[in-house]
Amino acid sequence: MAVLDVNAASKKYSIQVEKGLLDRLGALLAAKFRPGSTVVVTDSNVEELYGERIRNSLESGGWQVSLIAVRPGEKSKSAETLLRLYEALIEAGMTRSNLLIAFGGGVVGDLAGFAASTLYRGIPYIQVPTTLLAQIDSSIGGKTAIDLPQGKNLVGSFYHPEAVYIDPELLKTLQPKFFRDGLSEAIKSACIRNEELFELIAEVQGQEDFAVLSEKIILACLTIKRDIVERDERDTGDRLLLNFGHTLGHAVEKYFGFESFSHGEAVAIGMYNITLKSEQWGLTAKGTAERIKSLLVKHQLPYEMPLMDKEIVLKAIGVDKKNTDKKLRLCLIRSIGEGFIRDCDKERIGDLL
Ligand SMILES: NC(=O)c1ccc[n+]([C@@H]2O[C@H](COP(=O)([O-])OP(=O)(O)OC[C@H]3O[C@@H](n4cnc5c(N)ncnc54)[C@H](O)[C@@H]3O)[C@@H](O)[C@H]2O)c1
Ligand SMILES: O=C(O)C(=O)C[C@@H](O)[C@H](O)[C@H](O)COP(=O)(O)O
Ligand SMILES: [Zn+2]
Repeated sequence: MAVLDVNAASKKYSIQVEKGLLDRLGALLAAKFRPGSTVVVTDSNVEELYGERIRNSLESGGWQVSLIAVRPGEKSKSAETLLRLYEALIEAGMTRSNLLIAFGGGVVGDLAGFAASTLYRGIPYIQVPTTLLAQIDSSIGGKTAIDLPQGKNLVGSFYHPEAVYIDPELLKTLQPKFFRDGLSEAIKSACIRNEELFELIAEVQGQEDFAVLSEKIILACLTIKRDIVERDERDTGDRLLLNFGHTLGHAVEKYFGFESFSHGEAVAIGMYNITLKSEQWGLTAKGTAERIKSLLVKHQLPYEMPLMDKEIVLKAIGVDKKNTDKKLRLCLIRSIGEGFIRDCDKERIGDLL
């Protein structure tokens, strides 16, 4: 069992990582919050696998439970689903004194987190992440969002959970494709901050074997993100590093209508290609892109830019949230473990592709 404290400027909370924690969730929550009615927001896959278990766990801790399940997948991070979720939450009797529980992957976490930050101008919520990506990245730091047709995460908020509860055993049922998405974000964290973590991820032979290293890798990623978020909660400086691979990645996701490439796959493509460019610009040590490519290939993640219309992609990059009116802000690495931010004139946007 491990507990990590997050001391962000606007909120202090803890992250508990423990195998088998789900069955004790109700009791753990009851030790921290006064038990009452709670609404679990999840997706239908997670509901089928773990709906009964989370309900039993919460009820045995004295909670009255309603459960709302959205459709699995990125398409649920939409304005339509969000509106339906508000309606369902109101229907379930949600008030500002009830706890919302985001129980699922990054899609559920981002969507339910945004609903929590806006319904009644804010209700408390906790994160119980169930995918590797959510356990190492999206459940902490308070970024919540939905997508717009114009791009990824364009409507959102910074709204931290009250607490995060991570049960690595839940990862056993994850489909390999989604397991790999999580590894992609773990590689990102290693690239910007921790070369040892990069080597550790290279030791992972596959999903079955991951259980041995899971707590070590999860904690290393959480520590990187926690430290960055504590220094820059609002994404104005250091936090931009967590966006390594995302400038191109988000553009790829959007280009294909959030359907052909998952977030983790798109980030994998983004990390390799931006590093290749950065080597050509003389900003990154030669051979770094090749090291990233080898690790991506080892974990069956894509690295090649798909065929796309350049102008459309550049337009998508132009609406990246990191940009200022005159500059593109790029997250690059000097070598594995050393991320940095570089501003570039918007007129030079074409150099990216
Ligand atoms: N807020 C942040 O800081 C942040 C960080 C990284 C990514 N994200 C966002 O996260 C999203 C991607 O998250 P994701 O990769 O978790 O995808 P996801 O939430 O779509 O989950 C992937 C799939 O796994 C299924 N699933 C979830 N838990 C499972 C389990 N334990 N066993 C079996 N199946 C399970 C889901 O039903 C879904 O089909 C993207 O929208 C991305 O933008 C946000
Ligand atoms: O927490 C952050 O900050 C990140 O950038 C983490 C990313 O992995 C994540 O995909 C995030 O949602 C991207 O944020 P955005 O501001 O680029 O939408
Ligand atoms: Zn990401």
